[in-house]
Amino acid sequence: MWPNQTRSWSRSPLFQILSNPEFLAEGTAIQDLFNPDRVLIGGRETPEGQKAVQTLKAVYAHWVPEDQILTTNLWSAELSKLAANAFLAQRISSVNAMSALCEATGANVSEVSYAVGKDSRIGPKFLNASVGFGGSCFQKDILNLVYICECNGLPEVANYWKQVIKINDYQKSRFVNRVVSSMFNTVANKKIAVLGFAFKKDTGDTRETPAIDVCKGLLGDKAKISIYDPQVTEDQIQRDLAMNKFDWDHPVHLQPMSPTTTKQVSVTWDAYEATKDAHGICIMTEWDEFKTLDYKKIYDSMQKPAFVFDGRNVVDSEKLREIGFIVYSIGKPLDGWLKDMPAVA
Ligand SMILES: NC(=O)c1ccc[n+]([C@@H]2O[C@H](COP(=O)([O-])OP(=O)(O)OC[C@H]3O[C@@H](n4cnc5c(N)ncnc54)[C@H](O)[C@@H]3O)[C@@H](O)[C@H]2O)c1
Ligand SMILES: O=c1ccn([C@@H]2O[C@H](COP(=O)(O)OP(=O)(O)O[C@H]3O[C@H](CO)[C@@H](O)[C@H](O)[C@H]3O)[C@@H](O)[C@H]2O)c(=O)[nH]1
Repeated sequence: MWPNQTRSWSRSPLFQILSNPEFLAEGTAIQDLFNPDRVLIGGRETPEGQKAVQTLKAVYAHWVPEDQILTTNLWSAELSKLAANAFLAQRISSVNAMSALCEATGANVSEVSYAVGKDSRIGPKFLNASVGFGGSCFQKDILNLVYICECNGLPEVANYWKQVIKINDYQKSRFVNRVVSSMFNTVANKKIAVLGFAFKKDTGDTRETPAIDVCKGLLGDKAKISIYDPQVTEDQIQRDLAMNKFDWDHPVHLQPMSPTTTKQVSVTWDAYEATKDAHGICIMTEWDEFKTLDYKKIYDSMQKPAFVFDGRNVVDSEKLREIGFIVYSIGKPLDGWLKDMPAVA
């Protein structure tokens, strides 16, 4: 941004740096851009800095009402972005922590989050229990926040935010443990169909998707997994599963492809193909089409007992139980079968 640039032979050009964090979410990017809750512009508290802020504000004012364009100092704008993502992720980790307690006590996490969200001070959004949050932003931004806290001598604050990520990791391993313990304490050589690989529906993005950790967990116990996602390519899935953590910013050609991983994983373009002869199904992404699959047809083509582990609470568990499935839904009262299995953590 060079709003105050003036031509001068004796000095270098003048410029101001602004902080203008973006709040769009994937899958709704265009709506979010046209109709943002707010636009945030941070600048230096000097006349030049404020002039730069007003210049950028005038650009947004073409389509955003002025009272929704917030202007702050630089650090406020930078921290507001990190705080917004940390608060959103914290809500998910909070409800996911409650989901473990719901399973242990017989409560239903959907009823709990509905009741909690009815409090107008809390609100209903971002309270869906899940196998864990993913995406390129939440974890990265919390780690960034943690780093800034540590650099500023605030280890207690850093640890507070780290816990949001720890619960997210716990939720993913809890899910894997639930699958393994339900299926007679091993998934070795069993075919597990994984429905959905993207970090959320309506995107093909797999960055930090919980499906990666869940698949790796199942592969660790030597499962054979068959993955179907309507938008993620086989090449992307194989690369994600072959990648070590924190390797995503390395060039593609340097990514190792483990031959074991390739052999144990198949990717299909059809949910019915993925589930054929499977012992269990893990639902990893809340794609709408998973709600309307012909589960009777799927059940008939599977090994018995046939399990469904719903990591997104998208299926009608009662209907599936009537068909004959043993169903696990995150944070919901446990199937009789699962109740008798050893506790998972
Ligand atoms: N993905 C989202 O929903 C979202 C939402 C709000 C804000 N953001 C922020 O926007 C930024 C980009 O996010 P994204 O999801 O589009 O990521 P992305 O990885 O899809 O895109 C980043 C692009 O920048 C390019 N790039 C990276 N380093 C570069 C360099 N040194 N020089 C030139 N180009 C370089 C990459 O090749 C890539 O095309 C991030 O800072 C992110 O936090 C993302
Ligand atoms: O109740 C919920 C809501 C979301 N999620 C999961 O949380 C993750 C992130 O979802 P979402 O926030 O919708 O997607 P992103 O595209 O990552 O958007 C976030 O990250 C962007 C990048 O910083 C910000 O701009 C957005 O405001 C912020 O919502 C996904 O895995 C979701 O499945 C849940 O598990 N439960």
